[in-house]
Amino acid sequence: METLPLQEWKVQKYSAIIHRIHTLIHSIFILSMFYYRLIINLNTIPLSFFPYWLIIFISELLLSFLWLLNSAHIWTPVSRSVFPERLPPEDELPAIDIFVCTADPKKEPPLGVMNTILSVLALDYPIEKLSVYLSDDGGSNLTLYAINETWKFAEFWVPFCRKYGIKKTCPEFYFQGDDEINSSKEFLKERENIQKEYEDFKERLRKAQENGGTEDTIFHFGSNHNTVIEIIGQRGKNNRKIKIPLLVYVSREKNSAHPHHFKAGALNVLLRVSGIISNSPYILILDCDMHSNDPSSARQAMCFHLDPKISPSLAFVQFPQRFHNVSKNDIYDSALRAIFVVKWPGMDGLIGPMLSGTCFYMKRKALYGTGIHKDMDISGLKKCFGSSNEFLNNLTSTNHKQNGSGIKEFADNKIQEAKVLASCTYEQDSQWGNQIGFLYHSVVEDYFTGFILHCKGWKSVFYNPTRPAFLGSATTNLNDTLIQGTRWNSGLIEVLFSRFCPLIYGLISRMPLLECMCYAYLASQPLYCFPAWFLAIIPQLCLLNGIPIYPKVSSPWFMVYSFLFLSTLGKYLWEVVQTGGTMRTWWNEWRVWMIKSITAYFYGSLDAILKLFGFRKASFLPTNKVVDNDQLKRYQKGIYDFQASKMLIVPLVTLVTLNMVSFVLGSAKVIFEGRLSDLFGQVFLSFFILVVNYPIIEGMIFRKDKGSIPCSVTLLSILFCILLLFIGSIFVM
Ligand SMILES: O=c1ccn([C@@H]2O[C@H](COP(=O)(O)OP(=O)(O)O[C@H]3O[C@H](CO)[C@@H](O)[C@H](O)[C@H]3O)[C@@H](O)[C@H]2O)c(=O)[nH]1
Ligand SMILES: [Mn+2]
Repeated sequence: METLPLQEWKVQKYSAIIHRIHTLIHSIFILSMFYYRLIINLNTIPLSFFPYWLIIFISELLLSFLWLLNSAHIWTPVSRSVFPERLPPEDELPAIDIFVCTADPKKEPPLGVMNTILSVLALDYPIEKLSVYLSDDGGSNLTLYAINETWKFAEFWVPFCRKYGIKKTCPEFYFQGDDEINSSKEFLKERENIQKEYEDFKERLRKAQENGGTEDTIFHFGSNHNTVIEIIGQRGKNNRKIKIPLLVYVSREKNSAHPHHFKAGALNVLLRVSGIISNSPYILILDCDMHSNDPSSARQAMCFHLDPKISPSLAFVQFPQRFHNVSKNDIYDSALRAIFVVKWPGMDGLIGPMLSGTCFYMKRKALYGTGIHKDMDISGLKKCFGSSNEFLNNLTSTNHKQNGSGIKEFADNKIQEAKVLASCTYEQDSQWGNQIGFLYHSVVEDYFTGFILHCKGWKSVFYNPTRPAFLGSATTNLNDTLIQGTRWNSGLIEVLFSRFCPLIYGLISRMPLLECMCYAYLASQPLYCFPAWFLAIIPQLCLLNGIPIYPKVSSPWFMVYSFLFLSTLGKYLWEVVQTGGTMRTWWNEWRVWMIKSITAYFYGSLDAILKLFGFRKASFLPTNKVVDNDQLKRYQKGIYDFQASKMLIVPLVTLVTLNMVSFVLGSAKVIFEGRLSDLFGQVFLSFFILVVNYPIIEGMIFRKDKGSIPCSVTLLSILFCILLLFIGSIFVM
């Protein structure tokens, strides 16, 4: 008898059909546009216009290229459902290691990190099969103190969550919300006691933080320090003999003479250390600000990993990153809606979504390279995995049916070996970061590692349950959003301009074309900065100098441009509305796209180019997780906060000013000279840019609050704008 399936998926047929038809029609119009530019337009312009023609042509080419790549994403969108009740009995479930990373106790306050830890300690999964590892890249006694306190509080928290089937297992949010209230007396009393314990726990952390650490500073952390590994608690080995998953603290060795490879380096250390302690076949990876919001996520993920039909080639199950703090309006598109709601379900219908840094259940074996150790002798293995015999012994035998008994000896005897595995020289002369583990080639280690896994033939699955499995904190101010975006885009460009360029390397590796296109789209996304900058400057300067860029309104070619414009806007609106967004979401996303193209995409590309030529070193500044209440309030009200680095704001304000000038003077000029039909396209473009970016105008002229655009920025921008106009009047004649 055939057993019932653990999971099902279905193609969203209507979306796919509409998308494909639209793609076909839109491409015909794109081809017509190029026919106009290359054949009709080029033959009629005077030679002196050629430079502008070329810039506009390049912009249109890039936009069309990116549009084409993007069309691959939702070729076959799918949705999935799981049946955890059909999973094998508990003692047959595989063990899971959970990795949480933190890097900076100032930007990532320990209370938040510990809440993440508590939320996963209470996962609904056999306790003896869970092991939680915290990587502390910030190396801080405060974090170490906090995790010890966490263990004590977990003695109350974990049994409470399990007993009452609490879903919100992150105490900070549990006590804030009023859901899940069970009215039994016993429950209410217990809840009250635990809330008191939690408040005490918080108070202890607060005091420790205030004192800049704890009284008994145990370790000397600093920019250079030795490895610190502590088994914080073992199952059933605590005061009250309560069962809690294993909890391990790891702060790897740091030495400024050795590169530490940021998060990817930290994860690889955890892979090795856990490899000789619990060595579970599956790993859940979480950023420190991403707590579990549904304890059944592990079982949901196992519905895919244990499905014999897909399991052999399945590397990871990706859940979407969702956030507890995005507002309804989400003016900075912090939720990255287009990625997690539109693109990943689309890629799921190809060979799978990209790896997204956090919220995924990974198969350990996939990170060890395919078949790499099958026919290798010991010296070959050492060349790949480094010299630890202990680690090599565990390599081929992941602990499938862990019962927890082995861990005690590990804890006592093998900490020394774990320290060797966490030292900064361990990876020398090995393939870690290159072929094995999380890869170091780019600062977007998630994107790149996932890409190489897919190139090797692994697949992935996207699962987006109605109740968010994990909730994180999104950036809620412009500065953090754009700085984070700059880092991502720098990492993406790094991949694009390397031998791993997705369109080439992917195709050589026989990755399906559509999947390659999706990877190539993301890597090429920073290139939007070129058309964005060009189209915000050149047509405007040409307008002021009476040079037409687009066809006359009376010409049939004008229809082609109008169609492309409306079709792009309309199709995007359809995508947004169809996935639960509103007109407002759609409009915000346009603005954010423009803002990012001018800033984050631009600086990201610049950063990558400087790195390429050796002028800059790779860096990974962790995103700030401390909230500024003023800024948060403005975000929640949907008011832009322009308190951001001048580097980011000045270009935006300059371009908006230029468009104001070109719109006002340009309209007057065309009406006065009777050339509206000739230059209408350009007048309209300025108008569109101004309407979309109205909040910037508001911040410049009408607002006086703390989040408005400072006068100094406006003045500087006006200066730059005058400079642009001046250059324009010399060259554009
Ligand atoms: O040297 C470092 C730097 C960062 N981190 C940790 O990495 C995680 C992600 O860092 P964060 O500053 O939050 O970066 P984000 O840009 O918000 O992260 C997104 O982008 C990263 C890739 O750039 C992915 O790794 C993340 O999972 C994804 O959420 C955090 O837990 C950090 O503590 C380290 O462990 N070591
Ligand atoms: Mn983050």
